[in-house]
Amino acid sequence: MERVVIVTGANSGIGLALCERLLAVDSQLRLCLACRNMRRAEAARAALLTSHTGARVDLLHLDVGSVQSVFTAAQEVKTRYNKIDFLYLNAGIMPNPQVDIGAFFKGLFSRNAINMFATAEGILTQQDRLNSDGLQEVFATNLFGHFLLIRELEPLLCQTGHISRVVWTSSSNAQRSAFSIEDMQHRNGSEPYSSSKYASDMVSLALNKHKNSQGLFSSVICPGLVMTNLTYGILPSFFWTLIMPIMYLIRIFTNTFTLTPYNGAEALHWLFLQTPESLDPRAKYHSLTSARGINYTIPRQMDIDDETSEILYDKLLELERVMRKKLSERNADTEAQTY
Ligand SMILES: NC(=O)C1=CN([C@@H]2O[C@H](COP(=O)(O)OP(=O)(O)OC[C@H]3O[C@@H](n4cnc5c(N)ncnc54)[C@H](OP(=O)(O)O)[C@@H]3O)[C@@H](O)[C@H]2O)C=CC1
Ligand SMILES: CC(C)=CCC[C@@H](C)[C@H]1CC[C@H]2C3=C(CC[C@]12C)[C@@]1(C)CCC(=O)C[C@@H]1CC3
Repeated sequence: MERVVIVTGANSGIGLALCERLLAVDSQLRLCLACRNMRRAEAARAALLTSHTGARVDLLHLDVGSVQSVFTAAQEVKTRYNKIDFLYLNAGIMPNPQVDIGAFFKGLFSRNAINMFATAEGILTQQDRLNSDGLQEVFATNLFGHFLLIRELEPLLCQTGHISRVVWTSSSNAQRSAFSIEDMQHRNGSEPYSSSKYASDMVSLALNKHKNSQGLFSSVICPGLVMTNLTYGILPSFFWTLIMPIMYLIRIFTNTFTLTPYNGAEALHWLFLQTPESLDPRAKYHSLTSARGINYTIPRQMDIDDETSEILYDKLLELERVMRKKLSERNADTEAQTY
């Protein structure tokens, strides 16, 4: 039977590379590109159909950073499909990134250098802002929109007799120190990206606890450092090209420099081939590339605890209630104004 796979943020980078790889292993797939920018989504679809003639590739408009868009898209999914086999939660942003040059050089000559290259710990900050829903944009895009999507799609994801999988594209930059349960949106810090990715690791754990019995399994991956639009926002592409030989050199010491979207999608692709029972809910699955260019996937234990994961899960459910109420009030107001 054909498998239904939905990928958010599928129009570029790791998401698009994943789509290419999935079609290469299963040409019968019903693949849905869930994207914010439909022009780029059309281009991605055309590229996929060029290399996989006759493949079934659907497009879905989804802005994960907008509560209304998530609800509308989920409704559309429920009318189009009667099951979901894989939901890849891949869309993500890192707005206004800043590399702390001083901390970078200090780290470079310390014993922590390899860890710094693998995780960017202590050298990367971002400037976040509020979106039109009144939520922090990074939290809303990288975490909450995806959480709402799962909630809205529960009728398809949690069906008796059918296994569904969700896979979060997290990061090695997800750090416990950047996350505070009192400030889950990261309103007050300067590492919203790290915080949102750490939160996604915890939500995945909580989802497994609450939903495995209903046939829903969640996993987390890290793609390594990949050259995509996201990294071109940190340093310009010509600079990355200039330092490419150094990056291949660093790959000898840390296999986390996967560098290409194809390599970065390794763990996402690998999970597609695994049975959920064989997976560890506390592990993050890392895409790695050896100095010789061989791709492989390795699980590493996440630095997360059950108690905080549960509290976060409850807080997200509460925020969901608040946002639903806000939205229905907003819609009622608009309706009243039109009459
Ligand atoms: N590149 C790297 O080194 C690493 C990346 N990651 C993660 O990998 C994932 C993919 O990023 P990557 O491929 O690198 O970067 P890209 O910028 O190429 O891809 C990000 C994708 O997310 C989409 N997106 C962003 N915001 C929204 C939104 N509000 N609604 C819907 N889609 C949205 C983008 O679409 P649009 O065209 O509309 O902008 C794009 O398709 C992200 O979650 C990122 O955090 C993790 C670790 C390392
Ligand atoms: C010589 C050289 C490679 C310089 C680049 C220094 C930094 C710009 C990078 C070092 C580690 C990188 C890194 C990321 C971005 C670029 C670096 C900070 C990420 C944060 C990108 C997004 C992620 O999710 C994880 C990456 C970890 C490593």
